[in-house]
Formats: sequence, structure tokens, C-alpha cells
Amino acid sequence: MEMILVSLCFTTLLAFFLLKKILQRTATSKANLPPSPWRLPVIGNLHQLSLSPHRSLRSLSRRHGPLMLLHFGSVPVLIVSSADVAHEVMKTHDLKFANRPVGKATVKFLKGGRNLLLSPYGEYWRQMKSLCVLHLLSNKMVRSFEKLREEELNMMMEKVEKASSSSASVNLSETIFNMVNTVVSRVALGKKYSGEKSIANLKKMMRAAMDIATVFPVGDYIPCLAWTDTIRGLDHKLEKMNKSVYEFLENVVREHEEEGGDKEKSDFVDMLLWIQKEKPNGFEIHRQDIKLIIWDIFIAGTTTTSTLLEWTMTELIRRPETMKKLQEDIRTHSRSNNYVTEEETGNMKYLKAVIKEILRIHPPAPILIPRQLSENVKLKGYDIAAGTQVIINAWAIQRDSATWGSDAEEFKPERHLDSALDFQGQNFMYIPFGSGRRLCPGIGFAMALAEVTLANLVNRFIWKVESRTVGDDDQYHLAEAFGVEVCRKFPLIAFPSSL
Ligand code: HEM
Repeated sequence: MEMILVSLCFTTLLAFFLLKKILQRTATSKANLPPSPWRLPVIGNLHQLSLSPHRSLRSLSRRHGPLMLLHFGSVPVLIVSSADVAHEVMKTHDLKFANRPVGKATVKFLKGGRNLLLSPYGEYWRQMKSLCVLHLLSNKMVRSFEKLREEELNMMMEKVEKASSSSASVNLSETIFNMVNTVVSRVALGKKYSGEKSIANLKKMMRAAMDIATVFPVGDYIPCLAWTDTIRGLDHKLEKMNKSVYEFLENVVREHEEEGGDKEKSDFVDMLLWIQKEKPNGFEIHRQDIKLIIWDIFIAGTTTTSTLLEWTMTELIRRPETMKKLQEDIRTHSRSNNYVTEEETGNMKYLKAVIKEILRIHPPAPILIPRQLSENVKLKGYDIAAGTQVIINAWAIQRDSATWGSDAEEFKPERHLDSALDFQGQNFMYIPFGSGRRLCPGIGFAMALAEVTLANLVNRFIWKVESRTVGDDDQYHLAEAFGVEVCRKFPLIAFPSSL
């Protein structure tokens, strides 16, 4: 009797699972899915990606269209490669596409997305974002940090001046990165953390975090091969980084607590601690969340802004004509040979056009930050299922000749002189800061620092790079590093000489 019952249960279960599979297949086969390139079992389309995903994805989209469905392992990933489709995703259906995928690193290191960059869309994200804008990134706050920017920039210029007078070279990539990092550190953490030792330590951790971001997390996409992450050392690296970053951030928070966490004090950590204590409007943040938000500001604020300046100097040194025009623009609007002020940069149209063009042709985040669809949607007539990840290839969109014309691949700041395009992501042919609800909140912060830094670097010095005896100069200088955030592969080493 018992045997009959067990067999009956087993058969019913089997029938149930078979039926479920058949129903799922029928549903998928009925769905009108976007075009997909062929894929392999287990790994899906992963073998079709190169170390420059924005480039390989553009090649694929040229064959399969601006809306493609790939599979990274078992995970469906939608690839958007035209302004038109980007408009549908980030404007028409922005709310449904406002989530971020949650991978192993997000769960472990970011406590499931209690930071801002990768936080799931919802009330916590909304509150955190407005808090960061209000207390750190608003125009008013950005303006209030002008003196601090000037101090750090002057210190950087002194170092360049020294190199110039001894005909020595400057590692511009590193020099710019250090200056930007110090500004972000002083603004977010207060003066006491601007000492050489803690900055050096912080930089090492940030580099480690960026390195980890370049390692593909196999387990997130092919669960049956998750063990390879352990063998490749990814899990260990993640653990190690987790420990050192948390120790550093714990130290920062503790020191601020010991000093009182006073609302009247001006740094961002004090403000977060005050919010944690007082819970204004009933908003609760935990001590742990404060560390994650600070970390976000470091990662998002430093790497992108320094990469923008690094590519700008690279392109200008390659193009003496453009450099000359920029110097003329600066001299027309600046009263001093010594320090160009932020007020003066406000009138420099060519300077702004150069920066806009760099963000078009070398966007620091070429595939933005991935999104995830929260409910089923019909997009351009195709059925897209909830849970699908979404990559918006801003790099491909910003080089699309259908919208930018036949010279789309060329670096031409002049195209922005009479154009109404801005950074707010309202025109989807130009989205270096993303668009919609997830639009970057650090635009003003980044621009204030980038404009004044560029104006001063170019106003005071003539820059040259050493001729290379072997290899193609362009291939060397335009080579891109691998990562979510794409900077130069090789550092920019240049010789400044006073004008
Ligand atoms: C040239 C400089 C910068 C570039 C190119 C840049 C680019 C981006 C991009 C593409 C996104 C994702 C947008 C999307 O998903 O639609 C983003 C998000 C973000 N950025 Fe920036 N960014 C820059 C500077 C900054 C700075 C200076 C800060 C802060 C100090 C910052 C903080 C953030 C934050 C917190 C987010 C997450 C927003 C969210 O998920 O709601 N960024 N940024």
C-alpha cells in the first residue's frame, strides 16, 4: 500500500514538472523575442564578448539590430544600441527599467544594494539619492566647495610647475587622479583624511575594487560553474577587499562619532550621522549604510572625473590645432596668466565644447550601469520578460552615424558650439551620464572640477609626449583599459613647459 502511495506521489510530481516545462516552453515560443545571435549551451553568448564589451556589442548590433537579446550564461540580457530604443527604455518605460541587477558582489559587499549606485529602485534609493543631492551634489553645495577645489588644484599646479622647470615628465593620469581623489575625500570626509597616508591607502583600495570589477563573476550567470570564482581567486579577493574597505570606513565613521557628529559641521559624514541619529521625516539609515554611501561617492566621483580629464588631455596633445583654439578661448576670458577662476570658465564656450565632445567619444562609463527590468514589457513590438538585464551601449549610440552624421567617429568639439545638447539625458543620442530616474546626480560636481582643472592645465603649459620609437602612437595613446569604467590602458606621461 505504502509503495503504491509513494509511486503515485512520484508520478504526480513528475507530471506536474513536465507540464510546467511544456507550458513555459509554449509561453516562450509564443513570445515575440528580439533578434539574437546564435549561442552556445551553458555559456550562451559570452564567447562573443571581447575585453572591450562596448565594441563587441556594437559589432553584434550592426548585424542583429539596435535591440538584441543575448544570454550571458543562463541570464537574458537586452542590448540597446540606438537613441530611439534608448528613448523607449529610459523615458517611455523608465520606471520598469529603473532597477539594477543584484550579483554576488552586491549581496556580499554592498549588503544587497544598500549603497546608491546599485540599490534596487524603491523608497530607500529615493531617500538616499535626494540626501546625497541635498547635502553634497546640489549646485549650492558644489559652489560652496570652490575654495577647496582651488587649493587642491593649486597644489597640483605647483608640482607640474616643478616638473616643467626641471624639464621632467609628469604622469598626468596619476597626478589628475590624486587631485580628484583628494577633492572628493576632503568634501566627503572632512580635512582630517586628506593626509598622505590615508589617501594612499584609500587609493590602493579603490584600485583593488576597480580590478575586481573587471573580473567576470561566472557564478552570477552560470550557477553550476560558481566554483570557478573560488578557483580564480575572485571570492578571496572580494573577501579581502571587503575587510580592508570596511576597516577604513569604520575608522572614518568612528572618528566622526567621537568628534560629536554635529549637524552644524559641514562634512558629509557628520550630516549622515546626524540623519542616522535624528531620523528626519522618519527616514532610517543604519551605520553600515553610511559607509556604503561614502564608498559610492569615492568610486563614482573619482574614477569618472579623472578619466574624463585623462582622455581630454590625451586628445588635446594629439591635436595641436584644437589645443591652440582652446588656449585662445581661455585667454579671451581669463584676466590672469596664473590661475583661471571658475567664474571665468563659465564663459568659455570652446572649453565646454571640448569636454562635451570627449564625453561623446570617450564616455567614462561606455555601457552606463546595467539595469534590470522589473515587470514584463512590450518594447518595439517585442516581448521582454521581467528579470531581463539591460545594457545601454552609450558609446555605440554616441558614435552612431544615423544621428551624428558621417563624421560621427571624428573628434570635433565644434559640433557642440551651436547645439542645445546638455548632460541631462533628454536627447537620447547623447547620454554620457545616463538618463531618467537613474541619471547621474554628480554632473555639476564633476563639471565644476573638470572645467577649472582643464582650463588651468592648458592655460599655463604647453604639453608634449615623447615620440615613441616603436609601435603606432595612436594605438598606444588610445588603447583602452578593460572595465566598467574605461580609462587609458597606459598612463599618460607628458612633458609640460611654461608658456
Ligand atoms: C565625468 C563624470 C561622471 C560620469 C561620466 C558619470 C556617469 C554616470 C553614469 C553613466 C551613471 C549611471 C546612469 C544610469 O544608469 O542611467 C552614473 C550614476 C551615478 N553617479 Fe555618476 N558620473 C560622473 C561623475 C559622478 C560624480 C562626481 C559623482 C558623485 C560625487 C557621481 C555619482 C553617481 C551616483 C551616486 C550614481 C548612481 C545614481 C543612481 O543609481 O540613481 N557621478 N554616473
